[in-house]
Amino acid sequence: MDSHVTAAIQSTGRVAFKGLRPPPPPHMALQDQVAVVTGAVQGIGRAMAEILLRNGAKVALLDVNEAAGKSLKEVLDKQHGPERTLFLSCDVESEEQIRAAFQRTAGALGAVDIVCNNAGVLNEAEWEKTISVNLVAVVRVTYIALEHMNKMSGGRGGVIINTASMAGLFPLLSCPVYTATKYGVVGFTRAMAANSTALGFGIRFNALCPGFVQTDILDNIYERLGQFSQLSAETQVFVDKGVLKTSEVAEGLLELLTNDTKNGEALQVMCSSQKYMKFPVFT
Ligand SMILES: NC(=O)c1ccc[n+]([C@@H]2O[C@H](COP(=O)([O-])OP(=O)(O)OC[C@H]3O[C@@H](n4cnc5c(N)ncnc54)[C@H](O)[C@@H]3O)[C@@H](O)[C@H]2O)c1
Ligand SMILES: CCCCC/C=C\C=C\[C@H](O)C/C=C\C/C=C\CCCC(=O)O
Repeated sequence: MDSHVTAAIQSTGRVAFKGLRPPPPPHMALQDQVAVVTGAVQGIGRAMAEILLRNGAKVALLDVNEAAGKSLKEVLDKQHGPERTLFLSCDVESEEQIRAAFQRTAGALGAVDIVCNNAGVLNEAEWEKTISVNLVAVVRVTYIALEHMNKMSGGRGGVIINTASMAGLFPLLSCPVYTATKYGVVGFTRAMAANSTALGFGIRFNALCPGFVQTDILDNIYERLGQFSQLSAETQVFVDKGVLKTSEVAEGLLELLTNDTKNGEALQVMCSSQKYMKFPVFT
């Protein structure tokens, strides 16, 4: 590894992405940027909020879990100061609540620069809910975010990162609806990236595609697989190969946020490697 890359990792505490350019220094690209993170109070969303804060951003934490949100806010206040975060009780299935959350964020923290569409559920038994939270709400939040961020309507641009999954690139046989939502998120992200470029929104759109990550989504999974629970053993083979830490996924977020050459990409974050998906080119 190049010595300057090693030095950057030592100084930032960040891991290197094989084959990718070394990350820019912290506290520059993200300093005082205003980020909205959905599903922010635990799991991957919490790790996203933490890495954003460590790199100087201000973060609005949106989640339906009020109790966890209030206690996380107390922890973050001690670490970063109370003015750096805002907890907002917000169900991403509610247009009204999302609109209110963006207004409150802009009022308290400043104009929104970054949106992380991260809230998600996995429940094959309640499959309509899974589609509603994982896909419909990503579209809903994105369109409201555009009203704030789109350069063509007075915004100052920014970056929108959607948490998809490896299951948005390769089917997870025990979770057909979850898989469909994550394929949908990847497709929506790529289409938005292309139309943002064509229409001059000034917004980059990228998808984050982790493999299995140690979070509550893996708890009580057999009930939530519904009629496909008998296939869990086959999925377990992948889980047994290794489960990511949430902090490793957050490193992927940082790459997508700070590498301003990336638009319409899907970054695969796995235990063994992190790499950009190579999509077929339509000719
Ligand atoms: N854990 C994994 O293996 C894994 C892998 C790839 C992708 N993902 C994706 O990462 C994202 C985060 O999942 P996680 O693993 O951290 O799970 P998690 O259950 O730990 O966190 C999900 C968060 O979303 C919140 N949430 C759920 N419904 C919501 C709603 N309607 N409105 C607002 N907030 C809501 C929850 O309260 C929770 O805080 C999801 O989109 C998930 O699909 C997870
Ligand atoms: C034991 C049953 C587990 C059921 C799945 C539970 C949660 C999964 C959430 C993730 O979004 C799934 C992520 C990836 C699955 C797709 C491909 C596996 C690739 C594994 C790897 O190489 O890391």
